[in-house]
Amino acid sequence: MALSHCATGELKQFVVDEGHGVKGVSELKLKTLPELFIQPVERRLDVSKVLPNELIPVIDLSNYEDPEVMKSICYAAEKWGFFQIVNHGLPLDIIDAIKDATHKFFGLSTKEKKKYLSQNTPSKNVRFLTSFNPDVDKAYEWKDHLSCFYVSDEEALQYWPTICKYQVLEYLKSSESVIKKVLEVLIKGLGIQELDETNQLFLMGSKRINLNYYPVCPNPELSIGASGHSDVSTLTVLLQDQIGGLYVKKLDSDKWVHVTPVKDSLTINIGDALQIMSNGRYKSVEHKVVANGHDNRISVPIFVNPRPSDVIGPLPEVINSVDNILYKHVLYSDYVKHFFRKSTNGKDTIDFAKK
Ligand SMILES: CC(C)(COP(=O)(O)OP(=O)(O)OC[C@H]1O[C@@H](n2cnc3c(N)ncnc32)[C@H](O)[C@@H]1OP(=O)(O)O)[C@@H](O)C(=O)NCCC(=O)NCCSC(=O)/C=C/c1ccc(O)c(O)c1
Ligand SMILES: O=C(O)CCC(=O)C(=O)O
Ligand SMILES: [Fe+2]
Repeated sequence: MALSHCATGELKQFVVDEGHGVKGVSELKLKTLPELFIQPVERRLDVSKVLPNELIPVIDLSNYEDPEVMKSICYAAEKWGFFQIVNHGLPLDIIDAIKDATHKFFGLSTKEKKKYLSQNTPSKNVRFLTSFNPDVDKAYEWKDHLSCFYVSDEEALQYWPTICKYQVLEYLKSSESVIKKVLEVLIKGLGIQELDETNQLFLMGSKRINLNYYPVCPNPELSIGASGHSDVSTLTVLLQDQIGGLYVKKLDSDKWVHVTPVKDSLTINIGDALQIMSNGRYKSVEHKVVANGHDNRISVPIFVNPRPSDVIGPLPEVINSVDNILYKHVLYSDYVKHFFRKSTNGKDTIDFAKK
């Protein structure tokens, strides 16, 4: 099919309904980007607004209980919303295995991947998706992803794709201790003594893991891999490969900073749920991913969340010490549904919880 010239409707069908994804378009080796993927200028990355000499904080987690290290984590969460961690304790063979499994999943035939499209999937907790929300996105993101919501090992082993399910589960299991370390430090910074059985439920009571695939793109400068958004999680633990392309908005500015890949590191970013719970002290920052003209890029975010049934709002320990309460209480699943039903648009999801 001469898809470079075909109508946008036909291309949507090829990409979304037939499950070829953006990877299927990439493999056609088109000379120019089809209109469906051409982003309006404001959704692309404005390279004139990139600060080339800035780095987000890189924090050594080996002595995470050292007061100076704790201070640097809370500072990064307040002033950047993003930081990279090294010496995090997550075994490198488990990291390599999930990267490899991600490439293997996207290397499957369309016939296999199609089994996980929303209309075919054996469980709504596992879905193969393209763009953010193809029902409403005016221009599609140059990204495919597999999204898995963890319910239990049993459910995952029954329904998640065999080619990656063991590696994904192993990775999720071994990320638990790094998640707890970071959360423990962050809540101590809010005046909460410890991560106990009760607060663990609403801070990290549910997890979603996405396997993201950004294939080679014919005109990367006209497109976007992931358009500007903030995550709706408590926090996100992001694994990226060495290719790069993730940009973070510098707080109180219109400038962007590249999250330069640091070997064997993980990136942590604060999500909207923790911005709300901390009454705005920790920042959930806008970020976007550019497409790449030469390499296929992968990333694997773990979204650490409240449970869908939790009602979230500024925590009592936080509002005791502030005059201005910025957010109301919202049912977390309502918040997430609101996020998924619209296109991403910078930081606008949080308006849903503003007082
Ligand atoms: C997400 C929900 C609400 C789903 O509930 P469920 O009962 O399974 O309802 P459902 O009817 O299957 O889904 C509800 C809607 O969400 C959509 N949806 C569900 N899962 C996904 C998904 N993984 N990706 C996109 N949309 C989804 C469905 O299509 C439904 O839309 P609609 O048909 O109502 O219009 C539930 O699992 C929940 O509350 N989870 C809380 C934890 C959670 O999942 N947090 C999200 C963290 S994700 C996050 O922070 C960032 C994600 C992101 C960022 C940039 C990108 O470019 C990108 O692609 C993704
Ligand atoms: O690919 C990346 O580096 C970031 C992806 C991301 O922001 C997301 O999936 O929410
Ligand atoms: Fe994100």
